[in-house]
Amino acid sequence: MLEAHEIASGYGPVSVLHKVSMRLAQEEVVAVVGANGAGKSTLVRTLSGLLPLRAGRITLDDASIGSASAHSRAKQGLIMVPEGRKLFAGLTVRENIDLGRSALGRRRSDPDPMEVLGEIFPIIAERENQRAGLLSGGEQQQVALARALAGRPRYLLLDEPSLGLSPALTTQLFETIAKIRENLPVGILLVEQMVDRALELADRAYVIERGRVVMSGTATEVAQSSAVQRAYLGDTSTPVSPADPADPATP
Ligand SMILES: Nc1ncnc2c1ncn2[C@@H]1O[C@H](COP(=O)(O)OP(=O)(O)OP(=O)(O)O)[C@@H](O)[C@H]1O
Repeated sequence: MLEAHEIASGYGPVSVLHKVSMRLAQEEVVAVVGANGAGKSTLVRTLSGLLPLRAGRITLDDASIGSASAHSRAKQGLIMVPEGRKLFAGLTVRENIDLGRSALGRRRSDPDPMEVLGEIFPIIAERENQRAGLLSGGEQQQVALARALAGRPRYLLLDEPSLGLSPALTTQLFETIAKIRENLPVGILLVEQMVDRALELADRAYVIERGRVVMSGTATEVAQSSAVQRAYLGDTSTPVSPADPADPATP
């Protein structure tokens, strides 16, 4: 289990996250939704170790990892796919994936991840030797996911994977995430602007407003809450408030 216990973080003098608590079990998909600037990416960066923890605790299977480097957390099985993919454009698909694996000290004698990854991502087999920079945005997102999975994460943090993708490619992306869930023993934290899609796929969800968790529950409970429907699933933009009596705020 990956758990955050009342964590705080931010940038310089700016505090962004305030006492955020959340958990992610292996083999579950948990969505994090909220308005622009609510702190979703900051949460992912803090969990992955790219931003220092200012207060609270982060644990991975009950061991404290809050002061471990991002690299050390990745080696322990907590891997993030950042917004914007960040592939090595001049390297081939295969080379990008091999890097994801060797950077974490996975050995050559470990099973080749291409076999299982090839089933989830047809692009991997078809374009293994093509330079990543020549792929479309949707294809690059697939390679970024495959590269992260090649490191054999137990917990995968996805920051806005649908950003910049067309509706058709977004549909394909969500199908791919569903396939990952079916085929690999990995817990997925999914930060998404496509709230309806994310809640359809997720088991549970957290709603973040101004750096605080204002609602959590099963994805169905969150999707059915009137505040979430107003703010994220309809066409008005009333912020979700913990004071809304219709909404469960149980962790
Ligand atoms: N590198 C940074 N330096 C200073 N402030 C930052 C930095 N990155 C983000 N912020 C601020 O932190 C707050 C939370 O940003 P964050 O990116 O976590 O929000 P978000 O919920 O992911 O929003 P979005 O969906 O727009 O990416 C915002 O007020 C943002 O301006």
